[in-house]
Amino acid sequence: MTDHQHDHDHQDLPEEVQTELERLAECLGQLHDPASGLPLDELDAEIEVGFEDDTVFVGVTLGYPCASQEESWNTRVHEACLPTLRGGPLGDAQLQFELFSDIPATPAALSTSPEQGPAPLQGVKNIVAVASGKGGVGKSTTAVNLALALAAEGASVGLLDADIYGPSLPTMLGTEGVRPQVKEQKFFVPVEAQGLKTMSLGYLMTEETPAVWRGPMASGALNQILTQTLWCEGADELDYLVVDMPPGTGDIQLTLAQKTTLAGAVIVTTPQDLALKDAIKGVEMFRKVSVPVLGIVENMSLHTCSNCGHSEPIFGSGGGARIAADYDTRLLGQLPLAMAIREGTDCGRPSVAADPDGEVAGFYREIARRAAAQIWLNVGDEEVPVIETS
Ligand SMILES: Nc1ncnc2c1ncn2[C@@H]1O[C@H](COP(=O)(O)OP(=O)(O)OP(=O)(O)O)[C@@H](O)[C@H]1O
Repeated sequence: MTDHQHDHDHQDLPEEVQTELERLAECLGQLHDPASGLPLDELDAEIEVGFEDDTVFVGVTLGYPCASQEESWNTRVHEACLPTLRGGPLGDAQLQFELFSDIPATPAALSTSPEQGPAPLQGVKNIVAVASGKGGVGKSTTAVNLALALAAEGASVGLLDADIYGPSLPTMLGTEGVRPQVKEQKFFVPVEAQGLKTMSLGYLMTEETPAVWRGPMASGALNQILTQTLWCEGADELDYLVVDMPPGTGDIQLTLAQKTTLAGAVIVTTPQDLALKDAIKGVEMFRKVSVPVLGIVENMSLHTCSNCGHSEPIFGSGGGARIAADYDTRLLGQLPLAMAIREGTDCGRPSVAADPDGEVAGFYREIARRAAAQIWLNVGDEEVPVIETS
């Protein structure tokens, strides 16, 4: 998958071939995009068809990273196209397919005018907050794996650990003790880790600072690392900056949501009643400040016994799906309570990095594609709100 596309000019082709290619494009428009659940026709997807040297070329461009999906798209495109072509003027042609990704930016993030909303983050196309109403539900684990999964699907990704109460990103990425470089005595250079550009208050803390940073200073420190980190140098924009938010729905979270233009928020919950109530508070907080909720991630959904393989929903079941339905958002995915997830994050090798083709990485990648597809949908939607600062 690349960002470059074929440039097919239909004008030189015989009319019957042009008609056939148009028929093919119509048929491709009905294909469903699994990440958004919508047909290509209803998305801002680009469909290209061309014919050259006895070969029909089909290109589909989606607005989210989807590198791992090229093979399954290839199969589906062949299944859809070959019967359509059969018996027609291009019935004997070869079929060649390519999947492209062109990730748009959340509009206000590009704005430079202070009147249009909060200040943009230079060189960051989309900022995604990962939040939870309550601590300990696996928000940081989700944020790190979501960032790695977006990168594995082909995006350029940054990760900001805004969890002032207990920055865990350095432990999860194996970057403990690393200090970011400072440029022009003003900017932090993000720490490169496992293919991500990362920044954490943890990189700046000393033995004494955690206590000092409670209260208003924490919010100030957070704003500073958000705006004074060189997320992009030159033309290499970040497609996504994933922000691991502090747990809860207090002032710090609210300020952060208002300080910058968020593309959306992913809410992490466990199926427990209490966590679900807190997750609802999280959804409501983002709604209040007009930040789109991209969906819910239900963590620790099922426990699979490592001895006998038996699975059971020890924290209850169906909660994430219920909130998603009640609050008109999506259940992006469910993660099992798995020893491998805990061991990986606690030793600097999160699941998506440790076992990129494993089942758990597959869950995170699907969540990543769905969340990113939702951002793409929102960008195309004229009702995408500009966050109010008052
Ligand atoms: N699906 C899972 N299966 C097993 N362990 C998990 C899972 N998700 C998270 N954990 C473990 O649970 C603990 C808490 O996770 P994490 O730090 O991500 O939660 P959090 O919501 O960010 O917490 P905090 O509010 O303290 O920041 C970690 O030890 C992590 O490895």
